[in-house]
Amino acid sequence: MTEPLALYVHWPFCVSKCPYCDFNSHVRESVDQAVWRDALLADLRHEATLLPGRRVSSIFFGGGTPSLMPPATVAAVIGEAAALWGLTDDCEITLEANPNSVEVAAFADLAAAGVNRVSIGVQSFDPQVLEFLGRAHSGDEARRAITAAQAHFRRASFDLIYARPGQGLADWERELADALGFGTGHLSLYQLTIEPGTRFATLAAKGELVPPDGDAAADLFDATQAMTRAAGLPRYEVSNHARPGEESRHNLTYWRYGDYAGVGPGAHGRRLAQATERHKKPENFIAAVERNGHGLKVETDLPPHERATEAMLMGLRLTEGIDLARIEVRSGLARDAFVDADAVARLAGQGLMQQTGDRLGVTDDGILLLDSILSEVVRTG
Ligand SMILES: C[S@@+](CC[C@H](N)C(=O)[O-])C[C@H]1O[C@@H](n2cnc3c(N)ncnc32)[C@H](O)[C@@H]1O
Ligand code: SF4
Repeated sequence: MTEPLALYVHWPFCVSKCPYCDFNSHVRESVDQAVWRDALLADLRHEATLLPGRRVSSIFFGGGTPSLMPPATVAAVIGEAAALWGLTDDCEITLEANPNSVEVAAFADLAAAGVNRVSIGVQSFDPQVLEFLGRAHSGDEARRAITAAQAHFRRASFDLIYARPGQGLADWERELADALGFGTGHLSLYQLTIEPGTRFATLAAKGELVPPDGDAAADLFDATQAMTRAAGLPRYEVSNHARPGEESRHNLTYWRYGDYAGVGPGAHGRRLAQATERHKKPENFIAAVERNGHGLKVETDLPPHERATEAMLMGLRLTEGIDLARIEVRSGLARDAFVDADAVARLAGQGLMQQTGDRLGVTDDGILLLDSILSEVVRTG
């Protein structure tokens, strides 16, 4: 029995570009909706020829701002995936939404198209912070969007960005309490990262934007863990929290090193020993589809060591950790080839990692040191 497949669909357009964002997102005066629908469907058909005989267990419309997609295009993509592969009975179909009123007005049609989970980019409820983050919505619109999402979709989640310049612990605790008050089963709580090439990176380089230092950020993180745990939404990944059973199944597939197909500009895909990457710039993607019938740019063979390393980098983000036996099967390598047992023993002694049988994980104390832990335990060959 083959494992089910996760499907990622990228929509690259946004109303405006946020100054912190380095996602593959673009502002365009107009988008030829018929061209984009046909291109995504063609790309999907091509993926299906490479990954036959699978059933799709999750679809994730990410962006960019996929809540700007015409619901008819969302329905067409879901319908094509169902026709090409078949969907599992409980297929999770998530769409990332911005909380602008126009997009919220489309929620009913998106639900009718088959979307059963939304992830809303709220970021903050505070008007000054929203302005600082360059967001095109108000705090009230964000509140209305969450409530509307809870009414229209089986599951709703939203994102907040914290550890912002000048943000104190009490401010964040208030904002998080407010967020938890909505009672969604899932929350994504990201610490602000300064991504190279963004407007925030330029400001930070000039000393005009100063994020909290490591200790202050750690205090914010610890408060986040305590409050979400008390509310019944513990962390299951570095930045993701869920009521048990409400985790994003789609993202769990990435972190558990499962197979996924990716269509649309810049989308990545991975199946056991191959990684795929599509043309990133919207215009190049459309030109590739017109030329070749699909947007695939490169397909790379993943050597065993790379598979094992990536599985560890992804899996150790999860509180459940990694299954060493599964990575041995997925990579064809014995565990000694990809994990340094001495380093694990040392870190376990310091309370930063824990191992039970084949399961190896990073503890709450270790998670903020994840990068240095990875550099110690992952054998890169
Ligand atoms: C693909 S993005 C956003 C989707 C949607 N367009 C939106 O803005 O709501 C997914 C999430 O990543 C987070 N994010 C993006 N850039 C970030 C950064 N530099 N630091 C922290 N979080 C970031 C935001 O919370 C955002 O909602
Ligand atoms: S954060 Fe979202 S809305 Fe803002 S530019 Fe990035 S993808 Fe677009």
